[in-house]
Amino acid sequence: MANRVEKPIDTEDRDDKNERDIVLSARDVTVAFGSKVVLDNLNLNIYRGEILGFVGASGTGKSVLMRTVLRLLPRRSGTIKILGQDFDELDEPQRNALDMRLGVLFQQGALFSSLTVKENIQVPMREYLDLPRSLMDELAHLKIRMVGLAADAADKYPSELSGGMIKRAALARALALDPELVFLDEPTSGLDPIGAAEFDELIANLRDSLGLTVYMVTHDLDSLFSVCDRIAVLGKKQVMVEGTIDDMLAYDDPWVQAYFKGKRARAIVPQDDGARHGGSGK
Ligand SMILES: Nc1ncnc2c1ncn2[C@@H]1O[C@H](COP(=O)(O)OP(=O)(O)OP(=O)(O)O)[C@@H](O)[C@H]1O
Repeated sequence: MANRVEKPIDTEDRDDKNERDIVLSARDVTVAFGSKVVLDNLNLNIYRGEILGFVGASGTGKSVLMRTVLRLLPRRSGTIKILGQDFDELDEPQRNALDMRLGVLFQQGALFSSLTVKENIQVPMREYLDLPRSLMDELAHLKIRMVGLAADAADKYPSELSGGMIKRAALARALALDPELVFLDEPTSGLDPIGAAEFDELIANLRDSLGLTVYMVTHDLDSLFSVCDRIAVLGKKQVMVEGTIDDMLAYDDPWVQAYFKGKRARAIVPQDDGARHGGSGK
């Protein structure tokens, strides 16, 4: 986009140990509601180009963390840097410039029901850019094609779409401003297994073709095994463990063991197969 303000990744946001750029870092983040502490000195890195799957038992704070990172919830303490920048240190135009580099797909899609798919996709464009209508139409159609929707979906309202189409339309809106980092909150929930697998494939393809970094909250074991390069598990108010599927299988915690070695997991991936690797391997 013409008025995007690019800022090179700071050297401090490079993990020299594994030679990767850190696009999101949370340091000692604490979030509480009154006396109820949900996240307690949480630390997390997300690396450029990866698909990070974020899991944890219900109520552990996955949504709270995502909403905190997106500044929809206040934190009590700690530092969050996105693409090398700390929102707290930015002025309004700089915040807007950074916001434009992020895309978000909320649970249930969260499309505006009174707007068509095309108009939904154009909401961020209208908010952040000043483009002629014809160009916005062209861009919206491009995003519609990108997420695998038929061209005639453009003029449909959310109520006329299937669950899978709503997810794709919401993804198109998340991609409206060509973001570098995309947040997906349970993107495959409510989809049948085939629809979910297709959506996973779409995300992996978009990551490969657009160089996206993806932060995906999910309960979907298939997604974790098929498209996520790394997994982070939220538990005990912190990121309890992060790494590959093999790291999860080796981690000694009852919830992690039950989740990754339970009956459903066993149906998806062999548990004693040294040849298996988590993710699509970036
Ligand atoms: N605005 C709020 N005020 C008070 N408590 C809240 C608020 N938002 C979340 N919580 C509490 O924070 C905890 C974490 O909630 P959160 O929705 O982040 O869990 P989650 O891990 O996303 O769960 P699920 O997998 O079921 O979606 C819960 O105990 C919830 O009740």
